[in-house]
Amino acid sequence: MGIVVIGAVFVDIKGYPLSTYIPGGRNAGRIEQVHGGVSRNVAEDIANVELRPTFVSLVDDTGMGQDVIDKLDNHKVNTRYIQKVPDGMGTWLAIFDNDGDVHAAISKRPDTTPLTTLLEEKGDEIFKDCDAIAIELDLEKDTVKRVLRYARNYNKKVFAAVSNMSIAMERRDYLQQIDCFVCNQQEAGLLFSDDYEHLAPSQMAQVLARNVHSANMPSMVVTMGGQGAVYAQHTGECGVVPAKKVDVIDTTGAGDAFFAGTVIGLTYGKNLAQSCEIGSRLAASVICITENVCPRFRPLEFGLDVPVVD
Ligand SMILES: Nc1ncnc2c1ncn2[C@@H]1O[C@H](COP(=O)(O)OP(=O)(O)OP(=O)(O)O)[C@@H](O)[C@H]1O
Ligand SMILES: O=c1[nH]cc([C@@H]2O[C@H](CO)[C@@H](O)[C@H]2O)c(=O)[nH]1
Repeated sequence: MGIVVIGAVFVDIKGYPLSTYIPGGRNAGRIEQVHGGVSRNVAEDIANVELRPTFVSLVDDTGMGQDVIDKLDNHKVNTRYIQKVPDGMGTWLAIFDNDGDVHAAISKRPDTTPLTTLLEEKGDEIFKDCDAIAIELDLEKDTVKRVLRYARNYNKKVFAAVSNMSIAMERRDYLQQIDCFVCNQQEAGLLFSDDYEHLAPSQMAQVLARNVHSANMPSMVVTMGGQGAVYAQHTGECGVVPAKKVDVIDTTGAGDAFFAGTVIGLTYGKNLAQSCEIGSRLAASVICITENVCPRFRPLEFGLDVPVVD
């Protein structure tokens, strides 16, 4: 079954200015529409490392919904558990500045409640033989609760990312049951009610180790954009993973790719530091392109010990 990824699909509408970006201005530019959503991106990233994930999700009951399924099928994602429902997909409208960073964005979120019923009906067959589970923490509380119950029953590792930290805050009690939680520096600040923006990576690693210990979490990774990422384990072990030097075109999906790489490593035999290194390589590969997901890699490039199926 590979890694099971659970979460939402978005369509991203991304605008890039052709010359100097003027906030409030008309900004002649280029507009692209691509398939997005943190979990969808993560599923495609994992598939692009030839690891055949299963994506449990929803799409619109329209041609566009079918397009999302077809593209994932082409990338060899198992799409058997993607349901077509009205308002199944979200829309992310984002404006980029000249540095390839998001200047402003609005997220129209989908109705993800049907996921709970889907899991209730198909959970056993989905999770029984999976290699690990990756979820978006800001899904419906009932969905998260159900996933964690299956994970306990079948003794599977669970990893979590976040797409909306304000919503995820209401799920913070679940973090103790999540083997590794990955978020960015600003989101970590919200989670631990602290301002981390001024901290250098080495200080951040120490602070994170203390926070992870007192929150009784198994482990956590905080990404810090161009400064790389830091990780910490409940045992107190912590460290810094520097970013790769690359030209930034569009950072969308960098965090998702980092998460995908970390999940891949932790699922297929690597320790946390090594897994973050895989995350860092995948993230770097996404930043230099306008796509939301990484290009194709082979598991051997990361020293992963997994059988490659044709
Ligand atoms: N300018 C950069 N140069 C090199 N690597 C970068 C750069 N920005 C981000 N990265 C890599 O991507 C990882 C994730 O980036 P970031 O912390 O910005 O996540 P994020 O805020 O979740 O990103 P996004 O929302 O854009 O996907 C970083 O830990 C780093 O490895
Ligand atoms: O609420 C949300 N807004 C935006 C996203 C997605 O984040 C992706 C970038 O990390 C992007 O593809 C967008 O669709 C999401 O999943 N949820």
